[in-house]
Amino acid sequence: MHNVYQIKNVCKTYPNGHKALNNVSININQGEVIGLIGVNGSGKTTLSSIIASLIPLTSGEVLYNGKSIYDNISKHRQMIGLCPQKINLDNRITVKENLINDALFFGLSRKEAVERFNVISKKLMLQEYENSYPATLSGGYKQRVSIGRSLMHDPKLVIFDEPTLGLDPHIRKHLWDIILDLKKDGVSVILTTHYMDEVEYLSDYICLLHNGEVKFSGTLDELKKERNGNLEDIMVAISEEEA
Ligand SMILES: Nc1ncnc2c1ncn2[C@@H]1O[C@H](COP(=O)(O)OP(=O)(O)OP(=O)(O)O)[C@@H](O)[C@H]1O
Repeated sequence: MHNVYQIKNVCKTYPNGHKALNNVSININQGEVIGLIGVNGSGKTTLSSIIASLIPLTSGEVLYNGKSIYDNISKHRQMIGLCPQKINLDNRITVKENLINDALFFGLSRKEAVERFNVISKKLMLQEYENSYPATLSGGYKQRVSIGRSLMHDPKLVIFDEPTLGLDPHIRKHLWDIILDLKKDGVSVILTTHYMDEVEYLSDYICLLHNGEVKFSGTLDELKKERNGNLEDIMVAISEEEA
């Protein structure tokens, strides 16, 4: 499988001196879902934010096809879709305008943006709410719009930070299908979640962070071979070992 992103020896110390990541290395292959897991505060959002170039790293490298993402940061941002933990839709404009604005921001023409919107709106079953304002939508639909925004510019890597938090089982399953569709299209996905059933169902590869360090990276089978029990038990065991 083609290796697209390489995270090499990444460290992050926040300005207040807190060391959130210590020597983190992972490879991201094309069309693969990486389940990024770990207890609260283990560094998942920090790592996702560094990969998305939202915050700087302290040391280490993030490479795309062997070249630093910082060599051409705007090109890198074109290739990344980020669906953040905190939904940040613009409530002054409609769902459709939210998505179209995103595509325009990434350089699509209005015609291309509208075409892309029609595809995404159908995929995420948003048609009924195209002309609604985000504030009037249920949590599940707001999340779908947020996911839609992250996909409008046809990214090569999508980072989902706890995308199904608080969603009902039906919508969660629908989101799982969307992630599997992205995979089929060759898009890589980083999936941060606390739902282990989701990780088991979707991930090709697992990266388990604890206290800012990679405690395991590999397939689910490899993890289960290395440590006994189900994923949840393994996570609890690792956090207790470190406590
Ligand atoms: N801006 C910041 N300044 C200082 N420390 C921070 C900052 N952001 C995060 N941290 C700390 O860095 C560590 C990692 O935080 P991070 O949000 O990356 O963890 P997480 O695994 O995503 O947690 P959660 O599962 O709760 O979302 C935590 O101890 C957190 O308190």
